[in-house]
Amino acid sequence: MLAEPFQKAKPVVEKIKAHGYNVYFVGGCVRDFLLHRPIGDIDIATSAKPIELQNLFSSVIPVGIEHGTVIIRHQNESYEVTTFRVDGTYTDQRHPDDVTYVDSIDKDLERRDFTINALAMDLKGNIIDLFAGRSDLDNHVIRTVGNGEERFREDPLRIIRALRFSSQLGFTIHPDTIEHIRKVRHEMKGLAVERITREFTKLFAGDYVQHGLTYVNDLEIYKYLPVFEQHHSLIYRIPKNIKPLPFFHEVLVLFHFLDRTIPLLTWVKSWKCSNKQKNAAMNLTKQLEELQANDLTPWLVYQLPRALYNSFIRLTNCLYSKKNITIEQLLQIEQTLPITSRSDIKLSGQDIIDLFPAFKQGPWIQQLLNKLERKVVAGQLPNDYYKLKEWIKWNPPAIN
Ligand SMILES: Nc1ccn([C@@H]2O[C@H](COP(=O)(O)OP(=O)(O)OP(=O)(O)O)[C@@H](O)[C@H]2O)c(=O)n1
Ligand SMILES: [Mg+2]
Repeated sequence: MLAEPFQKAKPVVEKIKAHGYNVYFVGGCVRDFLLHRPIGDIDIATSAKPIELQNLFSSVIPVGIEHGTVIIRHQNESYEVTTFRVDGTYTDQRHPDDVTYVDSIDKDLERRDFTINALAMDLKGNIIDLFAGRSDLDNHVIRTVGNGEERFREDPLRIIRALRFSSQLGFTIHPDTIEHIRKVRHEMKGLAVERITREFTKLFAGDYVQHGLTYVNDLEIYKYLPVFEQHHSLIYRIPKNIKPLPFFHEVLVLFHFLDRTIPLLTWVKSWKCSNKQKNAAMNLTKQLEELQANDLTPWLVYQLPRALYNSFIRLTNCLYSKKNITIEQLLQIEQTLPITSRSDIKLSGQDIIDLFPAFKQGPWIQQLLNKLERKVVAGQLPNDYYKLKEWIKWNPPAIN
């Protein structure tokens, strides 16, 4: 009996097979299945050509059709289906200039990066293992398929992939593969930043992140990473006891705290991160600064969106391990907050204007509201219309 994600994909594979093509599960899903790890995306390899797949299925997205890859949608899942191929030469280090389709899975497995990823599985659960990938899985070894120098030259991103697998799986990189990395690493210069960021997101999220980062250090991979390439010593400031950071906005904050003279925005832009990641990283940075200045205050918790609580905890553990802040602490403070947002304040901007009819409207209104908000959150003022009004009367804005 196949594991659940494979069961779900079974009708797709069966249909391809029923039309006389060879078809296998391949790559990371087979590796993770054999390791009893949670299975991510299901990738499928087949002798059917993209056009033949388009004829077979009603919902086919031609994502990388020129490289023989399409996405088949089936019951709200996406399956990347790639036609068996051997790659031509790579000039852009990303996509082969030309691909040649082949009939058997053997040649297709030969072009793949690591032995542990060059495994295929048929519908009955039989494993095809031409490069001793299973024994490398058992021995916790990352090793290239065939000539490592060639594999890395075809796509130098594979160097970072080797490190990210070591971080995810805790595996050791084979000494020959290490040598090949040393020979080819300068070719990482041409890599698209987005691809580097995608692999590093997984590297920092890995259960064995310390292990992965040791390779980043020892193999001097930082010399080819955005920002680090100009500031090599930053890499040594990453705390040695770092724990997994599952989101890249956390990594951005960590990077920024390595040297605060390098603005957060420099990291965001250099690593080509999204606005969403930027906003989360900015908020976390602000609250970490508040923590440093005033400790864990109600104001801090009030400003921190709940969706970032866990990120905040992980970062405090990483950067200020002595503070030892827990999620329970945050939730407890959250419960005592008198308001959850500015709109909860019982006195509005209009009320303030009405209190000082002679004053010209201006930024002073916002400033006063800010002050009220802080005082209410800190418990220094009750959130009561009359009390707030009274306080303002005794503490009028400095306007003339
Ligand atoms: N530069 C690359 C990228 C991918 N692959 C092959 O394509 C498969 C799928 O790639 P990808 O989904 O990026 O990696 P996975 O190994 O599946 O890892 P993950 O679980 O993170 O998806 C890999 O297993 C590997 O066989 C490769 O040979 N060279
Ligand atoms: Mg995958």
